[in-house]
Amino acid sequence: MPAKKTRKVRINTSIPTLGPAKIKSGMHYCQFMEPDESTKITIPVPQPDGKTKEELLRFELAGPRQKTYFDPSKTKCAIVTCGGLCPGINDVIRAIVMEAHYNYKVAATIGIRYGLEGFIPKYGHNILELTPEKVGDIHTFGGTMLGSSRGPQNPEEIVDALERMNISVLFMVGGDGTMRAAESILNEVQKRKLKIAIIGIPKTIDNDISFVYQSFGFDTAVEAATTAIQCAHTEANGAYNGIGLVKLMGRESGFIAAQATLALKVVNFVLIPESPFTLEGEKGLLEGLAERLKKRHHAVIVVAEGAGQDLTDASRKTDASGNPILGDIAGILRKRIPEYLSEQKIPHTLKYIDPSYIIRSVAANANDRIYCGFLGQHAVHAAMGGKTGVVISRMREHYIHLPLKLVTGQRRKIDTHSDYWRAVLESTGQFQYMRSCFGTPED
Ligand SMILES: Nc1ncnc2c1ncn2[C@@H]1O[C@H](COP(=O)(O)OP(=O)(O)O)[C@@H](O)[C@H]1O
Ligand SMILES: O=P(O)(O)OC[C@H]1O[C@](O)(COP(=O)(O)O)[C@@H](O)[C@@H]1O
Ligand SMILES: [Mg+2]
Repeated sequence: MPAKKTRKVRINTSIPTLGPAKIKSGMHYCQFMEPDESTKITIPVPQPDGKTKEELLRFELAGPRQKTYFDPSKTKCAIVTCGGLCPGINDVIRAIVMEAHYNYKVAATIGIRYGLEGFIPKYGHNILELTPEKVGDIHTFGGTMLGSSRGPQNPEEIVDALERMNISVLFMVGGDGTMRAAESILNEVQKRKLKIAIIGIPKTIDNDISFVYQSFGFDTAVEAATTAIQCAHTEANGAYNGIGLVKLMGRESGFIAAQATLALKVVNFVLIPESPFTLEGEKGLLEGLAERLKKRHHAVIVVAEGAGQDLTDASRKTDASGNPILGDIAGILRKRIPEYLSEQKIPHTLKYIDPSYIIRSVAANANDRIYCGFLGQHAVHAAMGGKTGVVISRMREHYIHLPLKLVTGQRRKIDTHSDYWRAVLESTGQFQYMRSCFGTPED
């Protein structure tokens, strides 16, 4: 039989500009990039079937350009932060303000309060003027000094506000939802033929933004998650047939759970949204857990909040931004595990830990701080160089410009056929106890 042809996913990485950059940058101490300098990078590209495929693609490099599009003395920038909190947002705000003020000498940078609501007069939120003095030490705190929110706002009203406030550059710090909002704002700006740059800085501890291989704050969140898992392991070891159950964030992608599992090597079962599992029956989680307890007399289970949704009575309701409101998988595990083990007359204790918002509201660690600094600086370089509809991303060792369209297309998920997921499964050993849905070697 002839080999089945697979349709190639076409990826356009070209970046729109506002027009030719003509003004000499006041910066004289750095090496400048060519206006559209690019490089080829091999990256795993998400495929429609959920797998990833390595492809060599050309991306525009981030960095300062010798000529700027905007005249700094007439340029007013605005920053807005949207969606859930994430370690490092304040670091990004600080980096943007400092870069714009000291290196480009822009006239002003303002902060929009409480996400997209801040643009809409009816909410009555004030505007913050962001000076180096105001942002000097904000990186020592978690959260966002500007506040955030979920929920849609009309792009026409947002662009009205940008016009009213005479904004030339809008920096939007947020996740997939925010990037979709950025796209709708960009469309409205282009419809009105305005010269306003829209620059996205990808934020989410779920690490679920396409083409962004590690979003800022993820490293810090994983570190915070490992503290909870370590405690669960201690509790599990402290009792005969002790079970430590940890719930971690991860609505539709299980990166935090998987990465924390890899970091600690004490997790015996990790449950993520991308990999469905059965609870009851032969080789289901319950039977597997009983078997593990018989062998080792303790077990640690990490469950991402979005795992096993088919086992819950999830309502299909959504939050204000359209994100699914999840069913309580941890609640089901907390109830069903003790019931099952008691039915099997297996003595046990179960200790449940939910670090919840703690992992995302802490201040960024050193690595994330450095990362956020680069993102903020590159965001300003991109805007001043006349780029728009751009998301700043780190790919391999490069900082690059991604077109907004690329990141809003598809959510990033763990490829359960990847080497990464294999390593997670080898670290837990759960395929010895559970069914093939975890990708057993026979698959
Ligand atoms: N398709 C969309 N079009 C326009 N705005 C959107 C869209 N999806 C989300 N948003 C808005 O973007 C903001 C942030 O989205 P949300 O999903 O809450 O967080 P995140 O950006 O972290 O994913 C919210 O104000 C939300 O209403
Ligand atoms: O902040 P909320 O509305 O309670 O939402 C919690 C959700 O936010 C997250 O922390 C991050 O989601 P976003 O990146 O979409 O903001 C999820 O892990 C979690 O499910
Ligand atoms: Mg999101």
